[in-house]
Amino acid sequence: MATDKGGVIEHRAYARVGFLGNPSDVYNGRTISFSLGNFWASVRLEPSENLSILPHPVHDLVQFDSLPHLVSRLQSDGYYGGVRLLMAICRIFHNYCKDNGIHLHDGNFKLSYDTNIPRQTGLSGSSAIVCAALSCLLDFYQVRHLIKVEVRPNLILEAEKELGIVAGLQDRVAQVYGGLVYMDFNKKYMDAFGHGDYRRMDIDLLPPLYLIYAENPSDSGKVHSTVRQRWLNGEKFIISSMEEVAKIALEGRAALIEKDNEKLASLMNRNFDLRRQMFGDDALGDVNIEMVEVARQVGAASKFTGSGGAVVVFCPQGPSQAKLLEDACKTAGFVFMPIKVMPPFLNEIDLKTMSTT
Ligand SMILES: Nc1ncnc2c1ncn2[C@@H]1O[C@H](COP(=O)(O)OP(=O)(O)O)[C@@H](O)[C@H]1O
Ligand SMILES: O=C(O)[C@H]1O[C@H](OP(=O)(O)O)[C@H](O)[C@@H](O)[C@@H]1O
Ligand SMILES: [Mg+2]
Repeated sequence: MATDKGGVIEHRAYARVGFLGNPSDVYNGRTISFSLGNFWASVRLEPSENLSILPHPVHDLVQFDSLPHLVSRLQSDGYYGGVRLLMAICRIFHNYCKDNGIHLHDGNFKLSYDTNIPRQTGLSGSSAIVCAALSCLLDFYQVRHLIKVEVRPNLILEAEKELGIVAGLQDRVAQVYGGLVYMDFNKKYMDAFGHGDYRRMDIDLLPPLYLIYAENPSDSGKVHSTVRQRWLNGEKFIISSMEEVAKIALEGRAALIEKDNEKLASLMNRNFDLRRQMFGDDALGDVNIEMVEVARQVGAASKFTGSGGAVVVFCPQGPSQAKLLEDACKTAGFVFMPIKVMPPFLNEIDLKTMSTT
């Protein structure tokens, strides 16, 4: 966090990679995710007379060169930017504090944001904006010590649910905790504690990984809505496949600890294959499937980082294979980069609020 003399508060929240087990987090499963240092969103809170939420000059564009410009912009980026996310977290934060007897002073603020997370690419650009905003609110109202770390991902998710975005908790957990986290969302635990069972893991257990993405925004809410409904309807195939995806995180945790790279690679591939069977190629989109295939063609293991748009790749054969991958991505027109994992970022006040380690 940075605070200056005028009381301005700024927080960053990083993108995240759903490494194993996603999207079973949306379905009482398990995941392993980590905080991705390559991209982040930042939110700035400035004390002020009135309360205002400032639109981002690019992401919340409302002025256009022409009608065709407006139409093509909607075509590529959809109707929404980050303003609705900031408003939603303000509302959820306020209501949570009210319901839990947490007093909020009556000062006002201006809230603005920026982000370099490629838009709607399954790198959790949406919750990064919400997470950074929540951090600003915790500090502005000086209530960080009163809101447990484990509960914060719920608040971030609630803000998005409020907007009709179907999503799970894994992004938000990785963004609140930083580092590498194993998460179990089984119903029994969730019902008993109101949040998942989150275990921090050493980031050094991860092998070198690579990120591929393409400019093809996909809406996680839309991608998930049909499968979510089929799951709620009790469709056996979806339920058993999701259970298998959740098991991948469990087995992946052991594979990471044992440094069993062969196992890790096969789990990543299986994870994607199961997603493909459940969601179908139409929902996943050609470009996304091609990214996974480009990686597989050089013998690498790959899967989506989120609901689509970006792919995480593991090259078990090392740097020579990574070079082949880089060349293949260049030819296919995909962005390729080595992944930078962010270490955990909980401070002492945060850690004191936690009931688990
Ligand atoms: N880069 C961005 N800038 C502004 N708003 C964004 C950005 N990315 C996502 N959003 C907002 O979050 C919503 C949900 O995005 P989502 O499909 O979850 O993408 P992501 O995979 O990045 O989380 C979008 O409809 C939009 O309102
Ligand atoms: O489908 C997934 O793997 C994830 O989809 C969403 O993330 P996004 O970055 O918006 O694509 C969702 O929020 C996650 O909980 C899912 O695991
Ligand atoms: Mg999202």
